[in-house]
Amino acid sequence: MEEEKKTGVEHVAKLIKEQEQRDVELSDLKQELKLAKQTYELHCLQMETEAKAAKDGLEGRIKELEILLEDSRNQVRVLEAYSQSKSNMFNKKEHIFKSFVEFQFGALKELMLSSKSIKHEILQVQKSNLEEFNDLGVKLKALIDATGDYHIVLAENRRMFNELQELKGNIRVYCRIRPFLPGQAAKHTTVEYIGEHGELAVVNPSKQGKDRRCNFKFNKIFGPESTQAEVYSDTQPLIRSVLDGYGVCIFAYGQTGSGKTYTMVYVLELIGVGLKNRVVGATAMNERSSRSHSVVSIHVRGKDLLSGSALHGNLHWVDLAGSERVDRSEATGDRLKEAQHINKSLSALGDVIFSLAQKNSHVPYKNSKLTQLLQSSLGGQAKILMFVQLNPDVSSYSETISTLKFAERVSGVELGAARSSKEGRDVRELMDQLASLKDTIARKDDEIEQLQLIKDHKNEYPGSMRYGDSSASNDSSGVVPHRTRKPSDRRIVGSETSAYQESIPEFSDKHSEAGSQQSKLFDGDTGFMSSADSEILRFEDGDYDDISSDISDVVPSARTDPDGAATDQSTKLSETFRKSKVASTIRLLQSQTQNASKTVMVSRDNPKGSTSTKNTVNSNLVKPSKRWQ
Ligand SMILES: Nc1ncnc2c1ncn2[C@@H]1O[C@H](COP(=O)(O)OP(=O)(O)OP(=O)(O)O)[C@@H](O)[C@H]1O
Repeated sequence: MEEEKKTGVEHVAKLIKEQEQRDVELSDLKQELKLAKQTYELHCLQMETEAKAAKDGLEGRIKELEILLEDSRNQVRVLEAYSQSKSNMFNKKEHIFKSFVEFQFGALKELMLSSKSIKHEILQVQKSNLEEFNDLGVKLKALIDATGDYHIVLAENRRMFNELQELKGNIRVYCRIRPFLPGQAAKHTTVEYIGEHGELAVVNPSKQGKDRRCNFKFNKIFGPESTQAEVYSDTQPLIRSVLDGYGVCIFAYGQTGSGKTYTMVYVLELIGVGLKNRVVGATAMNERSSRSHSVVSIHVRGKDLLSGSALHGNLHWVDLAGSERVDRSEATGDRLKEAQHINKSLSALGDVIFSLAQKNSHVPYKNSKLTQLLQSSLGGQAKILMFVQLNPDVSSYSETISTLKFAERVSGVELGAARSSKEGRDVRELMDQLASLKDTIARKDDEIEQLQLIKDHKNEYPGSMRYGDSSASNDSSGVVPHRTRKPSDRRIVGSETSAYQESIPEFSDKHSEAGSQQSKLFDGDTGFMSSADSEILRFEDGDYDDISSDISDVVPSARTDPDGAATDQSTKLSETFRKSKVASTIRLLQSQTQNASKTVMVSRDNPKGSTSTKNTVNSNLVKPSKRWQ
């Protein structure tokens, strides 16, 4: 134990020693620590001072830097704003550019597509064109084949059209009743009934019973309300046949003031007599006397453009002088003679038309100058239409009845058994009249021959001729002997067509501005190109005077009594010869001027035609043109 104690004490002594040592070390450490602390504190102080200085320096620097930073920030902000705006602008531009590029791409795509489709279409069109060309070729061939047939059909159509016209009658009578005129006092009409099929009943207000009423029937009646256009539409088919080469004669007949000119002028205007002639129409036709017949002729020459074949048609529109009855007009002296003459020529016209309607072998053309003038246009293939014009007033009753009777005779239309016997008598009377006229004509022809012999004899002794340098001879057609006329003999007013000038060159010298018209007509139906000429030609008062004065060289002068009857044999011969010359001269002029149309005023003021001369015909004019020989 001791031992243990000793070890304990030693251990404690050792621990105490170690403790003391540790205390010394601790004190050293404390000293060191104190020194270190002082050094540290000093160092800290230094450091603090330095830190403070550094801090101040840093704070100053920081402030500077902050200012710089602020500046920089501001600059950055400005730059940012600038860059933002730039960026926005670029964005915008980029957007625009993108859309532009997109659009361009779209357009390009579309272009490529449409280019493709166009290419496709072109191919299609080329293909269809090719097909159409092929088709066209086939059709053209068929058309060429059909053209041949077309001409046949055209000819057939024309034939049928004309047949239709013929079925309607080549002589037709239309009756037109004019309305009461404004200012016409009592408006009592004589027209009681107008039927749909051309029936007309006229009443005499002063009579009673069965004599009161007269019935007539014509091809058509145009009542007072009928318009000009209605009249024209019914006349048009007839006028159309002029284009088919037919001769058409349209008469207007009726008492003075019944509307003949009114009907005629309108239709002439519509069928295109033309401006120039309308001017003429306004002067020549206004001057038109109700005591003269007026003839407007329109000649149409057509040429088939394919076959080159030609046709000639003509239309004569005859405005007849007033048909007053002599007893009613109470005319005396010259007016009486004039009225008698008008009635004579109208009656001669009726005879001619009646003979044509009856298809008589002899037609009494020679009975009046009017019928002589229209001879070539009345017979043969000619189509005749007569407008019977009526004044409905009761005061004109007797004129109305005589006009209607004349027209009824022309139309040849019978109203039935009750009237037919009367008409039968008329026919017999006419036949007798015709037979005696034939005899007269044969006698006159003999007389003409004899006179011609005398004239030929005279020609062998020129001194006996007034125009000694000319040769008098009959041409084969029995037309007036050729001779040189004095310049004042006759003058034809107006111009002729080129065809006419070719055959009669001298005639071109006679051209004047007065009333010539040549117009081209194309008829779509017939395919004919036509030219129509119209011209005003007047037979003035003295047209027959020179002829009679020529005759006076050959035949002793003759005197006629007031009734126009020859007083002795020489008068008869002279009259006969003069008449034959007048007739043949008219025929000659008529044939020579076939190419041109004309208004012919056959003066009634001097029915015998013996006054001064105004017109001239060149001697060459009397040579028959080749065309008309
Ligand atoms: N249908 C009608 N409608 C209206 N007025 C008409 C008609 N017919 C004729 N007239 C008028 O009647 C008058 C006489 O007509 P127009 O001169 O045509 O007769 P006309 O028979 O030719 O006579 P004239 O024989 O004397 O020459 C004219 O004023 C005309 O305008």
